[in-house]
Amino acid sequence: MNEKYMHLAVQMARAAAGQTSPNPLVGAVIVKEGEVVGLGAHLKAGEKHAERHALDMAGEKASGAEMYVTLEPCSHTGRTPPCADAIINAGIKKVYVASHDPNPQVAGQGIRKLEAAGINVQKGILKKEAEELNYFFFHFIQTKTPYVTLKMAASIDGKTATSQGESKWITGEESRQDGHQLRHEHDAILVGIETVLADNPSLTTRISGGGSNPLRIILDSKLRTPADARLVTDKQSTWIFATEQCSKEKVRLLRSLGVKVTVLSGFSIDIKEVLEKLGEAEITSLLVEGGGTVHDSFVTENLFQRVVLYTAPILIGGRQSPQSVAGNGIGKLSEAAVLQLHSSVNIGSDVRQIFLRKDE
Ligand SMILES: Nc1c(/N=C/[C@@H](O)[C@H](O)[C@H](O)COP(=O)(O)O)[nH]c(=O)[nH]c1=O
Ligand SMILES: [Zn+2]
Repeated sequence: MNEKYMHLAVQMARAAAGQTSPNPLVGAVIVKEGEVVGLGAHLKAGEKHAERHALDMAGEKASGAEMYVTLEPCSHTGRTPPCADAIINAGIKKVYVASHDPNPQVAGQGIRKLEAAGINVQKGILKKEAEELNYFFFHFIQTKTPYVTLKMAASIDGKTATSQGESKWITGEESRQDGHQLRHEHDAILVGIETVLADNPSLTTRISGGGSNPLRIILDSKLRTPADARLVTDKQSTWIFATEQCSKEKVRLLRSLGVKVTVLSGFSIDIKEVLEKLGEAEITSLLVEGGGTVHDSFVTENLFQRVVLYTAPILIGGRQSPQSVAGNGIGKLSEAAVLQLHSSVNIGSDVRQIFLRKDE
């Protein structure tokens, strides 16, 4: 019975994916004598936490009831008062907590506060499912840099375009729709200048029923982004990272068109420095859409947590054809980033595989 209610709490948390950053996804269910009396999910940073929504719905019935919550209740006053106090004051008698909060401010404090008030706390039901909700949050809280997903869409032989540069489309409509869901869930999306020059992409989220547009990031060391590029003219938010190689006039021009331009020191872009600056701007998750040179810099620097690979059942071939990961690559197999297959699903006639870093 316990798993059923925690599963419901996980599903409610997941419904708000893409909405709560920089906060985690959290769901809560309150049950009294086998009857669900309160439900809640955290919907937006700064608004009520899941536990409070559920307690508001339960009202008097919360007294003597049990609560299932996907993440340890907070005990510090952030933008809203602590949930642990609200749970105690409402008279909840038992709390099931699926996952721990790695936030040093909270780790274990919420649970200790509940136990000190005589509430029975049981940990670990559906722990894995609950932790999968918050890869982004857990990584960001501990590293203050965004969780990095490398998104690749390629043929069986790893090509992302033909030798003539044709790439629309390699994967099918369903996969591309799925790719837009990824954009909705990430705070920012990053491409290199070659992709901007080749595809003039918009990188917006187009899913039926809306969805949030990620902040668009361009790695463009010489600031070659055209002033009439869609990423400049469509008035959505764009942030370009350039280096000392770029011209001051071009910086001024793009800034006058509403683009944020950061000129990094040196002559090549340091990915680690970009991730730190994104973390300072509270970007908790970054979707890297390529192309191959950009993916290579994240791979060789080992600065990514996950790969989402869409493979179309076609063969393209060609030594000149661009591929998912280009650049110089690694020299020795021992330097290869080792991943583990997390999931593999058919989408239309394509396959979507998600690989996680071993230590994630
Ligand atoms: N060529 C393909 C992709 N190509 C991905 C990027 O190279 C494109 O520039 C980017 O998706 C364009 O974004 P838009 O302008 O917002 O539509 N991605 C895919 O999933 N399948 C493909 O077959
Ligand atoms: Zn809380």
